[in-house]
Amino acid sequence: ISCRYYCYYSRVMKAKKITASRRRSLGLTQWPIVGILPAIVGNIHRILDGVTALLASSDMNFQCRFWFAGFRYFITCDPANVRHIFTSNFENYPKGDVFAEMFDILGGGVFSSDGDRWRRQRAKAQMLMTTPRYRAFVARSSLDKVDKSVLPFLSHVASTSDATCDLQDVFTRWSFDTTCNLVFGVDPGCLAIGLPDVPFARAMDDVLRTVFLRHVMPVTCWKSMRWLNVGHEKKNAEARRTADSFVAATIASRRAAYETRDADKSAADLLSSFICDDDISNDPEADVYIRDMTMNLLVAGRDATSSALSWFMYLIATNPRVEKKLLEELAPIAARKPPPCHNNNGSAMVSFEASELKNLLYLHATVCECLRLYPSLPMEHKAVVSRDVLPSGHEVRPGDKILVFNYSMGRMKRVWGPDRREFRPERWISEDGKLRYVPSNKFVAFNSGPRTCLGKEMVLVQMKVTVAAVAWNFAIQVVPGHVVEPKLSIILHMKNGLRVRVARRRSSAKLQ
Ligand code: HEM
Repeated sequence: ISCRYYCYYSRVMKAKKITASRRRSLGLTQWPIVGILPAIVGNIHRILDGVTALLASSDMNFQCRFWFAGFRYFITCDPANVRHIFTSNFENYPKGDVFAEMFDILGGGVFSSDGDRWRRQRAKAQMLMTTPRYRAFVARSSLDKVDKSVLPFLSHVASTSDATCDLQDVFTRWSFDTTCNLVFGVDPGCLAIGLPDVPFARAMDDVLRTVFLRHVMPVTCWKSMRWLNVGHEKKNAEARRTADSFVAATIASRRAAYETRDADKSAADLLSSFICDDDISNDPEADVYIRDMTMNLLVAGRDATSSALSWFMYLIATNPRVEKKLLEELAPIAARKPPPCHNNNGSAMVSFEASELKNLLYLHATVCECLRLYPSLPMEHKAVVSRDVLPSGHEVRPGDKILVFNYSMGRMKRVWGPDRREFRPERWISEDGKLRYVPSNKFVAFNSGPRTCLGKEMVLVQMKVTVAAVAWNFAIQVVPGHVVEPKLSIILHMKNGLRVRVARRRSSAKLQ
C-alpha cells in the first residue's frame, strides 16, 4: 500500500471526541500528506488488533479514503450497522464486481455472485444441503474421518520421540479431505501418516494466497501482473489449471458412472446430487454450473473449518478450567460406551456420535465462544449501490467499500461487556441453564441475514465430533515458546501454525 493515505478520519475522530493524545497512544498520528499511512504500514503485521483498537476508540465506525485511487472505505463493527447492511437494506449492499474479480476462481458461484444468480444458486445449494439424507451423510462421514484418520494420526504423533506436530496443518488436511468428501464424494487422503503432498490441495493454497494478495495490492498492480503472467499471478494461473482439471475429471468420471449405471446410488455427496438433479442436468451449461458450485463450497468450507478447529484446540489447551468442564460433560457419554473397544475405530480410543453431542450445552457454548473471539473470516467486504445513511449516522455513497470487522466485533466492550477478552463459554448460558439467545448481528462468525453461511449446521456437527474425540483421548499442550498469533490473510489462520505436544490420556487422569 504505497500511496498517500488521505482520510477524513480526523473529522470523524473529532466528532467522536477522541483526543489527540489517545490517537497518538494508538500510534495513529495524522501526518501531513501521508495521513495515518505510516501507522497502517507500521502495524500491518498486527492489522486486526490495530483496527480493533481504532474501532474501540471511534464508537465502532470510521471512514477513510485513498484519494489517489478514488477509494472510500467505511470500516465498522457496529451491530446496528451490521443489521442494516446485512439484513434491513440488504439489496443496497452486494458483494460487488471487485470482489467477484478477486475471487475469479469461484466463477459465477454462490459465494461471489449477487442478484438473481446468487439467489438461484443459494436456493439450490440450500435445498440439497438441508435434506435429512445429506445431514446423515455429514454426521457419518465426520465420525468416520475422526476414527480412521484423526485419532490414528495423533496416536502416531504421541508415540514418536518428541510427540509434537503442527495441529493447524493436521486440521487443514483434515478439513480438505472432509470437505472434498462431502462435496465431491472423494477423500484425497491428505491427512495420513507421512503427510503426503496432494497437488490439488497445494493448488488451492496457492489460489487463496493470490486472493489475499489481491485484497492488499492496488487493483491496477495485480491486474497488470495477471496480464503479464508474472509473480504470484503466474503461480495462480498454474494452480488454477491443477484445480480445474481435478474438478473437471471428477465431474466427468461421476457422470460416466451414472451413465453406465456403475454409480453408487446411495451416494449423498453434493456432486452426485447435482448430477442427479433434473433442473441442473438439463441446463446446457450444467458442467460450468456444477464446477462453480462445487468449487465455491470447497473454498467456503475448507479453510474456515480448519481455522475454527485450530483456535478451539489452542483455547482449550491454554484454559484448563474450560477443558475440565468439557471433559466432565463428555464423561457420562463415554461411560455408557461398552468396554474394552468403545467404537468402530478398532482401538481403545473413544469417539462420539453427532447425535450424542447434539444436546451438550457446554460444548456448544465453547464452540460459539471460540468463534466469537476468533471468527474464521475476520472481515467481510460489501459494495454500496446507492447513497444511504447508516444507523450510526455515517453516509455511504456508490463506489464506497464497506469492511465489516467480525474479529473486532467480538472484542468490543459495548457489545460483549468488560470481560470481552476473556474466553468464557459461560457467557452463552443463561441463569436457568439454557443456551442464551444472541442475535446474528452481534455474533457474526457465520454472517447475518440472507447470506448467512450455508454450512453452519454442518460445520457445527463436524467441529463437535472432532474436538470431542481429540480432547477426550489426548492431552494437548502448546509447545513452550511457540508464539500463536493471527496471520495476515482473508482467513484467520495462525501465522506460525499451532505447534503442540500430544499425549494419550489415561482413563483415570481424564477428569483430574
Ligand atoms: C467454521 C466454519 C465456517 C465459518 C466460520 C463460516 C463462515 C461464513 C461466513 C462469515 C460467510 C459469509 C462470507 C461473505 O459473505 O463474505 C459464509 C458464507 C458461506 N459459507 Fe460458510 N463458514 C464455515 C464453513 C462452511 C462450510 C463447511 C461450508 C460448506 C461446505 C460453508 C458454506 C458457505 C457458503 C456456500 C457461503 C455463501 C453464502 C451466500 O453468500 O449466500 N461454510 N460462511
